[in-house]
Amino acid sequence: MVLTVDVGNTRIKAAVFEGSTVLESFVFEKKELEKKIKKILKKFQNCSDLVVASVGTIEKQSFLAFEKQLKLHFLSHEDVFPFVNKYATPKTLGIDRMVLAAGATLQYPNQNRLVIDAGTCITYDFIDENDQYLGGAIAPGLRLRYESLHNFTARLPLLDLEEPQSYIGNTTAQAIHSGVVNGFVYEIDGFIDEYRANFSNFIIILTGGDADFLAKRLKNTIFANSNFLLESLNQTFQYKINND
Ligand SMILES: Nc1ncnc2c1ncn2[C@@H]1O[C@H](COP(=O)(O)OP(=O)(O)O)[C@@H](O)[C@H]1O
Ligand SMILES: CC(C)(COP(=O)(O)O)[C@@H](O)C(=O)NCCC(=O)O
Ligand SMILES: [K+]
Repeated sequence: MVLTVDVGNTRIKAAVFEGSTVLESFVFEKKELEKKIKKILKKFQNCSDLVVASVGTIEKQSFLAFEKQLKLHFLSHEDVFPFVNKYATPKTLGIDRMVLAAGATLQYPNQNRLVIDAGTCITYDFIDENDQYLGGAIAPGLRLRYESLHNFTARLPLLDLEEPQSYIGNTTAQAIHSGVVNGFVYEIDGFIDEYRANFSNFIIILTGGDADFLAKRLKNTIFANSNFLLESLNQTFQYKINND
């Protein structure tokens, strides 16, 4: 059994895998890390490996204590990945994006793939049919948009996510919901249209905390898989042990 942990900028996600099957998945806050992992390992005592990808503030040190129980794999750029990295600054590429690209490459061979991760940030990652990782885009995520409007202005309230009533917002709150939610959806549809205009034969994978919310609203039909990063972590690990 393998325990995979994804440390994002908002939350931590984890899952226990037996082969390629998810036995259970978890979502928790950074401050609960140690307690939650201990609890998971108590329940799944046959876990032999702990695979971690962190783009958050939690570093490798926070996981060292678990090395007594199981083998730690704290993924970094030094690991083996199944694609050719064409990013001009490969060392600054987020490890979460590398893992997503690895999962897409292994799970959907011989085609162009676009991974959209709607988390704290929206990240776009494109891997072409020759398994070359080309790059993509980084934009503010849904929650971040609500927070930045509030944090960087004097008069805009901090609102919780709500479905806009119309694209023409007729109150401050409705104008914010329209700007944030409709802007988010139009932007992502716009990016997808751009990729479609330039590449044929490709698959789109949508993941992240806002994936389900988003999938229903896009004009492009895409199925969301909120476990894709955790599944990709498991696949990246399997690839690593077979290719090291
Ligand atoms: N309970 C929750 N707490 C925080 N964000 C949530 C929650 N449920 C859904 N979200 C949405 O998830 C997004 C963050 O996604 P997530 O995948 O957790 O981010 P990250 O991987 O960057 O930590 C936010 O934009 C927010 O709208
Ligand atoms: C872009 C990100 C902040 C996204 O983080 P997330 O939304 O998953 O929490 C992360 O992938 C990162 O820190 N990247 C480094 C810069 C880059 O990928 O080029
Ligand atoms: K992201």
